[in-house]
Amino acid sequence: MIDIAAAIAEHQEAFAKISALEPAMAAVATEMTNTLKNGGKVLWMGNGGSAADSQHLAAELMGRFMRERPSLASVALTTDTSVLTAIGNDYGYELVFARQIAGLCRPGDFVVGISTSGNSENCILGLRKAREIGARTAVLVGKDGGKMKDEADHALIAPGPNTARIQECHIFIGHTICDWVEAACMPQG
Ligand SMILES: O=C(CO)[C@@H](O)[C@H](O)[C@H](O)[C@H](O)COP(=O)(O)O
Ligand SMILES: [Zn+2]
Repeated sequence: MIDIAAAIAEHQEAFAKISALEPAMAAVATEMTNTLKNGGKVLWMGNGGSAADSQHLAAELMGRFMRERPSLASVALTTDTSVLTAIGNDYGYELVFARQIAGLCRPGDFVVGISTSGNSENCILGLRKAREIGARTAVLVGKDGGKMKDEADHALIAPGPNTARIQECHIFIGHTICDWVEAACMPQG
């Protein structure tokens, strides 16, 4: 039997420590807002649960989070099975994001890599390609931040060693950043 009370306590402990990330969250939200106001776009990438987070957060911007407003340009690089399988099959799985970034990313865009370990090779190569192009970058990572913490302009490291708790922190951080960006991008009435 798993201990549900222990899982709840662990979740609360992780969230209690998120306050330390507040300045970094504000910095990412500010840069993302500037990207969108300047006609750029926000790209997201990750594997497994982090692929789901990428799609979820891109949808908050492209669609609507809490406010009625024009669409904000954002794409998850995790959704097109033809693109993912073609690149994976022909070039290797480690290039599934870098190759899409090479085709879609422009200077001034903003690229977010999400990974609990911070060590997913496809995200690392995606971040390198983004920076080569002149995009700004952030990572949502966990544990010790892994290699990805050193591959981006901003590193948001969710506290604790547990993958599930890290993912719960990531979606909270992502939602809060989207809330900020949406508010900042509201047309002035
Ligand atoms: O959602 C989960 C575990 O909660 C899994 O699908 C998990 O995301 C996958 O194992 C990923 O491949 C892990 O990659 P990463 O977070 O270390 O980059
Ligand atoms: Zn999961």
